[in-house]
Amino acid sequence: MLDHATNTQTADTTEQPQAAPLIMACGLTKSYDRRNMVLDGIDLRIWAGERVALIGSNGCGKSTLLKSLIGLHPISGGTLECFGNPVGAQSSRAQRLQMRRQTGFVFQKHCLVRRRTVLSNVIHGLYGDRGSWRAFSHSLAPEEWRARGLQALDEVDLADKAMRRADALSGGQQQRVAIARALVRRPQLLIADEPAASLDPVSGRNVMNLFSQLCRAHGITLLYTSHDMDHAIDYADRVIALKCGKVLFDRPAEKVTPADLKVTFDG
Ligand SMILES: Nc1ncnc2c1ncn2[C@@H]1O[C@H](COP(=O)(O)OP(=O)(O)OP(=O)(O)O)[C@@H](O)[C@H]1O
Repeated sequence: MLDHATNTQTADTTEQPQAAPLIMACGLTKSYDRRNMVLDGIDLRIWAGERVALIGSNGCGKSTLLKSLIGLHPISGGTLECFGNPVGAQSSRAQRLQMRRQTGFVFQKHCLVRRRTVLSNVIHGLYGDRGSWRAFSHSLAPEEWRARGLQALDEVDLADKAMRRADALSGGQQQRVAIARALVRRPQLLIADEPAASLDPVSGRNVMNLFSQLCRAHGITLLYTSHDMDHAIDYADRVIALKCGKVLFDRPAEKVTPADLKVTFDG
């Protein structure tokens, strides 16, 4: 039995596999201005195949933590490992590139290229691979990339829209294209920052359901933030709550109580 995080206010333990964690942070700190600590001594471990929701009130540091964990923001202190490699000043450029290749991203704003086809947008997910310029458009992409793009679209149930312009799709459909773009790379880790925030309740649940099912089917580790507590509890195996840059609790989703949520969001 291993603690999920050593700085939790309430320690919960769950049986975990013996393999090394996919992500391991010890005493992680982050400050943007060298004065205010946005993240203040975060300890956490995330294992391969887990689905983890990150919750907390506005400004508590969720997005900063997501971006720091995968090296998009440099950390200020502590140690961090992702895919078994150090992340931060001590990691080489090659390690950072490798880490990004193993990670898919989905954000609240899906950032599709509006005038390009749905399939081209999905193939853009392969930028960074050898011959990247071919990811510019599905018509330049090698057959194998087109096939992967179409398969990813099929998984989000949009294969029939492959040749439509991206901006001809609804918001929920565009977010599903963004999921396909993240999946086309066949990542080990999927990071999603408020993926359903701009969607109506039904589309939001559909998108979260899709995430959860695809990650489970492909053994992808999912780490996402949400302000919707139903999304956090229903689609995650574990919930980590942040408060003022610290881990408040870290426990299985089914054990999160209304009292936990009250203490998380009460000023
Ligand atoms: N690039 C940046 N430069 C300076 N300060 C930043 C930057 N990004 C975030 N911050 C600050 O860090 C703190 C945490 O922001 P962050 O976006 O991580 O919080 P959050 O929990 O994701 O918030 P929300 O739920 O509103 O999205 C905030 O005080 C914010 O102003």
